[in-house]
Amino acid sequence: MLAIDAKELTKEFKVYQSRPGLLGAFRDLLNRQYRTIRAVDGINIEIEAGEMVGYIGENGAGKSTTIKMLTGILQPTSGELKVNGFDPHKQREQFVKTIGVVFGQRSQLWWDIAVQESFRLLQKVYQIPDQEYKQHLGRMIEILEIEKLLDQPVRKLSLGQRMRCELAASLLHKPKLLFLDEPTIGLDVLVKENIRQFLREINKELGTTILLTTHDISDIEALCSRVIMLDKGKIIYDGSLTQLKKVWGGGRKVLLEMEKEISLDELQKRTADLSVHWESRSPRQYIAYLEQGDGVSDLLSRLVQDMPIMEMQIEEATTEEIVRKIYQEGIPVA
Ligand SMILES: Nc1ncnc2c1ncn2[C@@H]1O[C@H](COP(=O)(O)OP(=O)(O)OP(=O)(O)O)[C@@H](O)[C@H]1O
Repeated sequence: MLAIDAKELTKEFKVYQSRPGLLGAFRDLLNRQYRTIRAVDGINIEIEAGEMVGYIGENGAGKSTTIKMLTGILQPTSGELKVNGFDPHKQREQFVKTIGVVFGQRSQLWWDIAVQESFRLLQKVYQIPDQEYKQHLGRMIEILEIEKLLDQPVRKLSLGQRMRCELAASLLHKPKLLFLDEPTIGLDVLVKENIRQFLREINKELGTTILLTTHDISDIEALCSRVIMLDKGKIIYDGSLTQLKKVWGGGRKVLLEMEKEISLDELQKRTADLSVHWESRSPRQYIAYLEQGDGVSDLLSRLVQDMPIMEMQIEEATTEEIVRKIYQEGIPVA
């Protein structure tokens, strides 16, 4: 079954446009002008139950607007949408019982009461039977290591402690689908890894579908085999991370350290017949970015004979770099 099935999903916002100057302000009073922003522009998304998918894009690409439609907060302007088999906006009451949501910046826990009291309130909201609640919560307390936090008010928790409690709260009712928005923002490496491990476990054990929105590509690398990339409201890539790297990874990066100073000009002259871009870190340190196709051996054959190379390091482009390049160049992937 499809957890998310969106066809030609579109959301437009009508925004008020003000005219400049005093006369403009006066005119605005009499006759307001509006313009339409197409935040999400006819996207098609199909996500199978049990998948873990990363949803990425630059600021303002339309990610939050999509998530708001998928969670029923916003009604789409047009298109068809079924999430867990429901129309999220029209069948909201039944629908929300089937999803969990964690927004890194916002809390779903009550600030001044103890964590366990928040959990109990959520148990009532979702009408979870006592036995099931105890068993499931017990398991999450164990994996997320939040036992000692249960009697603390949320406002006293550190960000990492709060995030672990947020995750437990969002999963108390065993939702089939979990929306995560920047779940590891501001967390240290160890806590990040614990949270990732936890997400992998619930995905495996409970088959929970996860849609992860983040600017942290390492989260996507650690968790998702599939990534959907949005740009100006349109999907520009939907596929595996491996394929993304293959198509967009480009060539390799070669770091060279020379025994003595060499000019950038000299290096460029020697390798003029190759698709290589040189960057200078210092007169003795250079980085050669090779386009796909040209090999490291081609590059070295132009240099090794009489260049005083002291050290050399070959690196693949990281996913982070690839994604940044796609954002910057804005080239849609075929
Ligand atoms: N309520 C609204 N009214 C008018 N315009 C809006 C509204 N919400 C979003 N927009 C506009 O829609 C576009 C997409 O915004 P959205 O918040 O979905 O992007 P995003 O990808 O989530 O960005 P970020 O990574 O910064 O959170 C932006 O141009 C934004 O200004």
